[in-house]
Amino acid sequence: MEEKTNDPPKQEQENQQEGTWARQAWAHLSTVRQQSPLIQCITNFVSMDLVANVMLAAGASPAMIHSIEEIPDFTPKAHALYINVGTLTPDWLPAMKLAIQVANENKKPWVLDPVAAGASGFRLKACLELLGMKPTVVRGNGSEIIALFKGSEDSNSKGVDSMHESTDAVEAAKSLAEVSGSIVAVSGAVDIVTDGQRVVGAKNGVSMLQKITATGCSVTALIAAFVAIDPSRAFEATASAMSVFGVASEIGMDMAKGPASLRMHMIDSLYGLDRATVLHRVNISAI
Ligand SMILES: Nc1ncnc2c1ncn2[C@@H]1O[C@H](COP(=O)(O)OP(=O)(O)OP(=O)(O)O)[C@@H](O)[C@H]1O
Ligand SMILES: Cc1ncsc1CCO
Ligand SMILES: [Mg+2]
Repeated sequence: MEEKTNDPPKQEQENQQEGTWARQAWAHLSTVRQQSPLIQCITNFVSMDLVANVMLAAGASPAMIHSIEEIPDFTPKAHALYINVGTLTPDWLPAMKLAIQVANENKKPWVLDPVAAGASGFRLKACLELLGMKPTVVRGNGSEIIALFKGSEDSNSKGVDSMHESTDAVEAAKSLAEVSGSIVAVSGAVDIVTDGQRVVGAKNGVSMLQKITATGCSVTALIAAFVAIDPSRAFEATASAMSVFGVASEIGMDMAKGPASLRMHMIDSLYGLDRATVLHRVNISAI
């Protein structure tokens, strides 16, 4: 016979934990709105507009400052740094590396988006070098995280789009997190977040996000904003950011007619998210 304890049954404990994640997500979003952290973004040309608008809608303050000349003055002022290699050319790398070095020296968190990491040898090498500079968080799709973990190009690469489900990349993400010391996040139908030991899944979002370019870039930027206001708990902040972005897209989808209107309604919904909606909709649980 099972020994009697005063602990609540397992299902009840899980429900309590899920409620804790939702309350935490609301706390993170409210704090971003109150503090409006300044996020320096060195991101790709395709994503600049959506990334900046998503961050503004969430309450953060984005600045697309990527010239190497400005980094010594500007990077120390930022609360977090966002690096995205989407349209990487060799002349951008020194600025990225200097900004990361300055962020690290100033103990500011920084977040890496390894767009299309396995698409070419040049891109893979650059991503691995940046990963070696110890990002607080790295967020990619399944194929990008698997390419980083294997350290090899992907002969089947479809460029910026994923050929893998996020759930195919759980073990790669865990190992990558252990080896790199970074929080690793994998986007997809279930967004996975791991520190190498703990693994949680955020089950928010809509599949039509894949039909809007740079939604992955934008969720990584949102992670940077959430980590900026809770840097010592980057694992939790990452899960909150991914779930909140997903919730905004779910509400936006109710009003959307296709990708273009989803883009607009998702931004509006993120701007308008209230406590009750976040507590009701955030769906994060252990995996
Ligand atoms: N099948 C899906 N169902 C629900 N949400 C999804 C699905 N696939 C992706 N998403 C969501 O879409 C957003 C972008 O994730 P995705 O994996 O498409 O990023 P990405 O490939 O890096 O995108 P990009 O390179 O265009 O910026 C995330 O918020 C993710 O949760
Ligand atoms: C389409 C595209 N190409 C390089 S970066 C980018 C934006 C989505 O990652
Ligand atoms: Mg991407």
